[in-house]
Amino acid sequence: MQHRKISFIGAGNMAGAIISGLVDSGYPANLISVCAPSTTHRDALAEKYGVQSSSDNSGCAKEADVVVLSVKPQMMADVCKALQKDVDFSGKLVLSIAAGVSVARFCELLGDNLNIVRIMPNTPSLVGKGMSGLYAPVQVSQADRDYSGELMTAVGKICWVDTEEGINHVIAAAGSAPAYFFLFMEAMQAEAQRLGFSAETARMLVEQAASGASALVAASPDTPLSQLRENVTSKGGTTFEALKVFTDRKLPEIVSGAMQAAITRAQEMEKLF
Ligand SMILES: NC(=O)C1=CN([C@@H]2O[C@H](COP(=O)(O)OP(=O)(O)OC[C@H]3O[C@@H](n4cnc5c(N)ncnc54)[C@H](OP(=O)(O)O)[C@@H]3O)[C@@H](O)[C@H]2O)C=CC1
Ligand SMILES: O=C(O)[C@@H]1CCC=N1
Repeated sequence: MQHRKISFIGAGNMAGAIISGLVDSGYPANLISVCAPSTTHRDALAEKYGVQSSSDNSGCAKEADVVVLSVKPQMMADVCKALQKDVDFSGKLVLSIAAGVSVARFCELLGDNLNIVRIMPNTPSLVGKGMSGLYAPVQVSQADRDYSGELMTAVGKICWVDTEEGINHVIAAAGSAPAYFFLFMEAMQAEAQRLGFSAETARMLVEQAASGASALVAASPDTPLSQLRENVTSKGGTTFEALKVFTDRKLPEIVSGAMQAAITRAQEMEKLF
């Protein structure tokens, strides 16, 4: 892949996950800078991965070919207004990983016709298992689209969406989704502990069941998920009774409601930030 000089503005969970995945996949650490007000996160990244660490957002953005905006949506306007005063963004590629901040808003903050790609990643990027959705407005060149796709492919799988609304759908289905699975696993671990397992054994039972199920899905691309479920569900057996509790309590409706709530919040954020 192309190795351009890249600066992350914001050094938190998501920037850290991407940086880790990039360096592990061979992106040269000396081409990566990370900026944040405190040393807490950025210095840990510098120490662990050999990237440059700074508190000077504008300095880092000026030097970079690619600027990754990775602060919280609430912070985005203040951060961008300061950058806009100091940095000429023409000729640079801007990548935003923020939920709920639109291309139109970035153009308002950083300049019309901004060369920007919106990316919606997730934290499994940390271990090379990320899932990112990407959206680029019409002004973005094919070379910049290719670079953005290659960058995120270094930390997982990608899909492009044709409309910006698709980014909110990626949030619901992948960006926020690791937390859904963690919540499910937490509940299973807690019940396993109530059954008498130690915390470690309960975690191992749940972790291995989850990663095993996920590996089976990956190894069976032509098998519908419903078939994999049925393969576990013996007639008159235990799984049937367990699944009946989920369906009686309307798990599909709960999942649909949760995903719709994520989308609604992203739409609200687009008006707020
Ligand atoms: N977490 C996730 O799973 C996902 C997050 N995202 C998006 O990623 C973005 C970041 O989220 P996340 O990593 O979780 O957030 P974090 O709270 O973990 O990190 C935010 C980072 O921004 C830094 N920061 C705060 N103010 C400034 C500033 N003025 N200039 C530069 N840096 C600043 C913080 O600095 P300091 O280190 O000093 O505290 C911190 O490093 C959000 O927009 C979110 O929507 C997208 C997909 C998934
Ligand atoms: O919760 C959030 O708003 C961010 C976006 C997707 C995952 N975390």
